[in-house]
Amino acid sequence: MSRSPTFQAPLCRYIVCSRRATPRATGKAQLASFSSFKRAPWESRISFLQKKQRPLTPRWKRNLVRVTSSEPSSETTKETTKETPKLGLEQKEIDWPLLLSQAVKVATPYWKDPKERKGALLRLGGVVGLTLGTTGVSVFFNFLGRDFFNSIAQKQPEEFQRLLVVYFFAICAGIPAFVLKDFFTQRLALRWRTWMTESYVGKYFSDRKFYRIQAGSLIDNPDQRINDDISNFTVTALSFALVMLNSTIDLVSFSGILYNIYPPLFGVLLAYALGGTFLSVKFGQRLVGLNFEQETREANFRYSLVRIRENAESIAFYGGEKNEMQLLLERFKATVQNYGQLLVASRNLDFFTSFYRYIISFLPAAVVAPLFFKGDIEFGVINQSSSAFSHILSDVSIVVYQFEAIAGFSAVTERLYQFTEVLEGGTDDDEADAADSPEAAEGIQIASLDAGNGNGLTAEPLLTIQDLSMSAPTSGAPLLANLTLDVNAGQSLLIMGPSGTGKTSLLRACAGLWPEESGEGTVLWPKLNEDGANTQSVFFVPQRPYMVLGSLRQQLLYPTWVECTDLPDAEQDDCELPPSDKELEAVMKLVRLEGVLERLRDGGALDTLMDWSSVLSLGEQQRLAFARLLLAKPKLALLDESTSALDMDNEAHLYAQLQSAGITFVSVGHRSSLMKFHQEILQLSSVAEGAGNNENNWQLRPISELVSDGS
Ligand SMILES: Nc1ncnc2c1ncn2[C@@H]1O[C@H](COP(=O)(O)OP(=O)(O)OP(=O)(O)O)[C@@H](O)[C@H]1O
Repeated sequence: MSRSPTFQAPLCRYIVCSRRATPRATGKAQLASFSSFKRAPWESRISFLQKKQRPLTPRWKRNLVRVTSSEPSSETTKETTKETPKLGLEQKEIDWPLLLSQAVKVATPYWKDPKERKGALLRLGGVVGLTLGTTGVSVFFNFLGRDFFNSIAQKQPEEFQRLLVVYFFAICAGIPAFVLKDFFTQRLALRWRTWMTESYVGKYFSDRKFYRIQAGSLIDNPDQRINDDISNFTVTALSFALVMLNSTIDLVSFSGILYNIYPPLFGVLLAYALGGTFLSVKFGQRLVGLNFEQETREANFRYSLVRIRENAESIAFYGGEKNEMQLLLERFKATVQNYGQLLVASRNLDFFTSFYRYIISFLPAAVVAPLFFKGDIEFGVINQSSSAFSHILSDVSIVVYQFEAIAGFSAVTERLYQFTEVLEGGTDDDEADAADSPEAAEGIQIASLDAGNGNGLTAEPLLTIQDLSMSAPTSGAPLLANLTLDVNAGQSLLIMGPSGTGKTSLLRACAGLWPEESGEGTVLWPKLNEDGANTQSVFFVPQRPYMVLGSLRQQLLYPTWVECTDLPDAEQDDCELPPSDKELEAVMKLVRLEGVLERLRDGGALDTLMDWSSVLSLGEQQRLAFARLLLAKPKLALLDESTSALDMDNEAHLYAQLQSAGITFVSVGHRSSLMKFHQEILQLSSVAEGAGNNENNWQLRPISELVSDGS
């Protein structure tokens, strides 16, 4: 009977079968070994970041000074001039202690969670009990088989018939133990996966990590890690742990049997298993890097397909099919090329493991048969020793039989470990160090502006910017110098300037989305929520309207729509009822989208599910964004060219709606027609055009002054 079906199946799935993931192509090869990167000397790490044009934290900057002020070591020179090998990851080997420590780091939070711990340990206990049961059943079958074959050899028909009946009932009683063991193991793995997925998703969305990971290219394919890697990790880790347990118990149970039959057979077995393990590690080494690389290439290919689907219209307008096909097939070829190498490496290992596996079908019989010929043992003992031999051999040959699986598991574990490190960013000693340093106050500070107008101004300030300077993250080119301004209630501000002068970047800085290394100064909001962004009284409308996957109702209520029933009991009382259908329809009319409602009238209108970014025109999407804004009723709205796709009449209509709703706004835009809706204008010029790098490249004026100037 197969002893580890659950272990084989999931592992096979991510080694051989294609992956389902949505990746990004990044500097994957260089970031392949995050842990070895962290252990590398400062020189190498800094030169790596510089090559990647990554921002440096204060501690890294200090070390940069230390490194660059000394003679470059030969190692540094080697590091900076070395080219990344094309398939460098092939050279990876399994670092067993590292694999173990990474697996423990990824696995333990679930088992330590106070809410889950008791139930999880109880379930694990049940599964362990069933595993012990299956071992007991195997031992029983071992003895039964011996007696069964003895009855045949000794021509005892009554005993043979009796044992046949026993065999039948033993199978009926034993099989449920095997089936239930697999069932409950998978159930436990599913609960573990659910917990881990919720935990990773929670961290992914906390502190806007999803944005930072994307904007800073911190790791590739977080989607694949959340979806495939967690699933593979939980199933495999659990199955692997149970196989280890099973093997240990089997080993103890069957070693006694085998040793009692013929001690030298036990010695043959040990020598055979040790030699086999050593050779399979040698033959299978290449699989580790190839598996890791395969994960990435499959994911890259899938991402290309997703991008084509998302950008179908633009590609069709450009007539870019040929280019797209070429790019797609290039990625596919890269996948196939690596897969070909993976198959060759698997084939070589399979040659060895097949020999290894088949030789045991006659090896024990070859050793003990002479004893039978001499009349020292009964015929059934030959069968019993073969059975015990193969049991023990599979116990001590986990590395031989499962090398491919372990190689795949190692790739998945390392990917999840990297992800954990990035999501728990603060655990890195560098960051902790940076936070303690006097330079930690650098960057753009987002803070709370005391209510009650503590700064002495007469009007209520909704936004205060103090001494804000910014530079482009990768090139370091200065964008903005020493900007200071207040936006008071009812005093809307228009930001204008040539393309690329930093208008959108300024809004990003206000929203806390700008990398702290690329700017300094202070942004003050009246009241902060937990995330540091003031989403309660401020509403951002980005340049590209974002259409969420969902119904029209969910579009309108994004991002505040939440089902009260989904909230914890304690929060349900405070959960605000969503606006009624009438209110939603009224807002649709206000933004002149009643036509869309009419078109959908037969299909349930507000609850219609569609791919809204394809169905609505760009201008309609922008109007929908204004409907969201009117429903959210913030005190201040930050609008980034949010009427760029609209005609002037609709633009004027939407701004009038904002004004009559009493919403103050900061708009970024190029059209002079926008001026009449604002009281002040901030004009940006590129730093090169203005004065020096440290001098102001901005001008803040009342619009009325500009109009009277005639400029
Ligand atoms: N994450 C980033 N990494 C590197 N450079 C960036 C990043 N974000 C912005 N920049 C650069 O900063 C400059 C300002 O960009 P920004 O989008 O703020 O310009 P803008 O004034 O809004 O332009 P437009 O009017 O064309 O929308 C550009 O040169 C841009 O390439």
